[in-house]
Amino acid sequence: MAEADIDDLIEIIEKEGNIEDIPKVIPMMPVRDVVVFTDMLLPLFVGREKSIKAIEESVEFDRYVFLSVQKDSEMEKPGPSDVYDIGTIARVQKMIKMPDGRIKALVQGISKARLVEFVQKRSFFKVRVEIISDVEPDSLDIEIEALMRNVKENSEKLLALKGEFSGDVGDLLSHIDSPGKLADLVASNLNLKVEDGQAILETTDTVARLTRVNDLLARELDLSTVQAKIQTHVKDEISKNQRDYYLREQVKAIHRELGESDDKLAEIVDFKEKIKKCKLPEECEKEALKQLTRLEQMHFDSSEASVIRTYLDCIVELPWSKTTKDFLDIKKAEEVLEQNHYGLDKAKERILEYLSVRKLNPKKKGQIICFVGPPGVGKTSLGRAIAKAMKRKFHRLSLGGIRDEAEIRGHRRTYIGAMPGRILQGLRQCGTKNPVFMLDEIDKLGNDFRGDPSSALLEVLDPEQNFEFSDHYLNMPFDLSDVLFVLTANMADTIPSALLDRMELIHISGYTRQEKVVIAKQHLLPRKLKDNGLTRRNIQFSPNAMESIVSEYTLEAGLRELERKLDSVCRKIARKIAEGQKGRFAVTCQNLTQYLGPPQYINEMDQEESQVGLATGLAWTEVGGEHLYIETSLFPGKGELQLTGQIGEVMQESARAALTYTKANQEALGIDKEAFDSNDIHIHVPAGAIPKDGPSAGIAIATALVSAFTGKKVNNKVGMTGEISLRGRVLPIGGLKEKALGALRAGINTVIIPEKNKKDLHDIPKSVKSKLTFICVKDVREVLDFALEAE
Ligand SMILES: Nc1ncnc2c1ncn2[C@@H]1O[C@H](COP(=O)(O)OP(=O)(O)OP(=O)(O)O)[C@@H](O)[C@H]1O
Repeated sequence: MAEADIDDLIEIIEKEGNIEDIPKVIPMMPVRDVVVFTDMLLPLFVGREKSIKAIEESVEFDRYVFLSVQKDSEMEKPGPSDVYDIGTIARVQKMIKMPDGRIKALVQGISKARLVEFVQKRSFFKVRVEIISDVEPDSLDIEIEALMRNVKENSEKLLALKGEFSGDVGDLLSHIDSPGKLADLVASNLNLKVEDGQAILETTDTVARLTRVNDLLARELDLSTVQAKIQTHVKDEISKNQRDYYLREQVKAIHRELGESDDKLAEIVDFKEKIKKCKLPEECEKEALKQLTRLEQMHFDSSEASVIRTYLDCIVELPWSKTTKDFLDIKKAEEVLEQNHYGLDKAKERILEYLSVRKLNPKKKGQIICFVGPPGVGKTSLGRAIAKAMKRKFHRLSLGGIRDEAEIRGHRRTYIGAMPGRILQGLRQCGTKNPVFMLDEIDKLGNDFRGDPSSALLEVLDPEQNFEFSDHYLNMPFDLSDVLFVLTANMADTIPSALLDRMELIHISGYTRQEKVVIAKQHLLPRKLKDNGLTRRNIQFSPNAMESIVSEYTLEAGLRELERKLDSVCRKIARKIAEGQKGRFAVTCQNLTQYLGPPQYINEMDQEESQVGLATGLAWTEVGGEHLYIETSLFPGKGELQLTGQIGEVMQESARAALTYTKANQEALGIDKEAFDSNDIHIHVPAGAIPKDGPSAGIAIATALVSAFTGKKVNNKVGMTGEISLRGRVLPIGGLKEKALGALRAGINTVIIPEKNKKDLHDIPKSVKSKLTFICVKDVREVLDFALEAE
């Protein structure tokens, strides 16, 4: 209730007119939605034609008008039966004509009355009315007083809740001592529903009316209390937002004062969004947000802030949930492998099996595949082909020479310039959490006082542990279980045993000359032509020229050198074309020297003749199989043994064992006993700068020794490999396939091997077997019989 209304009301109550003077017949106006109570002052907007007339005509009736509520407020033209019988006689206090033709009238309720009859219905309603008097109680007993007090108090409370309470209202309420007046005053301000209002109006017993009002008031009070509560909550929310906004603005202002820009805030918001987007595991997200809060509290340019910033950058750039969808069409995968690689049947078969299992059971934690073989045989490119076939990203990390555990696992953040380990860096570069991750040269892992990288790698590779790999820098677990790790090594011997235990080795030995020629034609040359901007029309290789490049310009198990030579030929032709020369350039055996210079590897064997004290062993090195000369010389002395040529301990022991065998069997071998005491023995293995080791040269050393002591020549077309026991037994060796390829490259035609290695002949390509004769032996005597030429 506005204060102005209250003032008016007081005035009206004081100036209450004489009810007897009210005419019996007065105009009648139906009203909608509002019940007018006695003493109530109310502005009415009158728009309907009949109502306008009634109000205007009221002037003729001492400004009295009977107001009765329509039963249906929607009705535009209510008739006599559409209004309630009981209504209010009101007096028009003020009337203003509005520009749109409507009338604004201020009316004041004077008395309750009953509509007795409609005297006039046309033009406007005129009705006969009968005043209804209230039934007042005889006296105000304690109950009525209590009721009145209750109503007054609740009214004050309600007004207070709505923020409309004032001292005047309190005064007004306290001055009212009639239950009927109190009921009407409160009811007129309660915003009641029409039915409730009408019911109150029709109740003539003032106490009963007040009781009814009291009930409605109590209900309204409850409603308003709840509403106020809701509003307070909404307000709180709004004011909290406003407060936050205000504080943020203040922080901005402070930052500006401190010389820091808005960039900081933008950065924080940016980080927050990125962290949310990353979909980190719950614990990790908590930690990241904690670090972000720390960053927020720091000076923008402080060194610690930049440490945290780098850390958060690292977190948000890691592929926590990003994966590529696996493509597991085995036929297509086979095509991809075939397209990129010639031969390598075993490796391809194993890869396809792996992919098939993955297709049928994606959850199976597969074995870790490790390709073992000399450099340049296609280990890395096989890894790439796997990624291509599965449509995964590929990343390669070379482990060669990594000695520090921190390289794998990262440095703790307390170190200056700390970084995450190479594994996480790789994943960050890939941008997905399921790439094919190739760990190259696992056999070259070092280990020293800086920790053991192999134990960290164990955690990376082991499917039982790697779903929560902990990087020191990141300091939260990262799931590596979706990564497909593929390892490569040149030799299996030096792979740390704990790692070896978890791998499946796939051996890839070197290629034969024929294989190399085919690979060069089908794969390497097309690639090199493309790299150098040439086409097949620019160049023509004669078949012999390619053979020549393979045999005279390269000596390797793999294909790197060959690739370089082809590149060199292509480069030279590219230059000619760029200089303007026209035509198709032929590369033949005759003009090869123009492109590649003189041949670099003339078959050494061709230069060597069978000699006394010179045996040919076969070794298996990191770069594939190789032949190895064992030179032995005798010179007058006291029977001492000299070993040179950077040979390792195992090889030295082999040499001693071979000498002991020779001494022990001197008679059978036809050696004079004196020869051992009067001569010093020197065994040398060229090339002296390359370290050599291993027991497999045992029979070659024995052969060279016996040859030196007996003066019989060793057949230079015979190569041999086998460990020797003191009693002359020939023990098995490893890497037979590589050694055989090495022998072929060296121009050897016969290879002596231990009987126990006979089973390995199965793995040797037919083309090699057709060019080499393999002699399987059990005892050194057999070797000597075969290798030593008759005098
Ligand atoms: N069977 C093959 N068919 C076609 N190309 C091959 C084959 N094997 C190797 N290559 C090619 O030879 C080159 C050297 O191969 P790659 O780099 O994969 O060797 P690697 O075994 O990984 O060597 P390293 O041990 O030094 O890393 C690559 O260009 C590769 O495409």
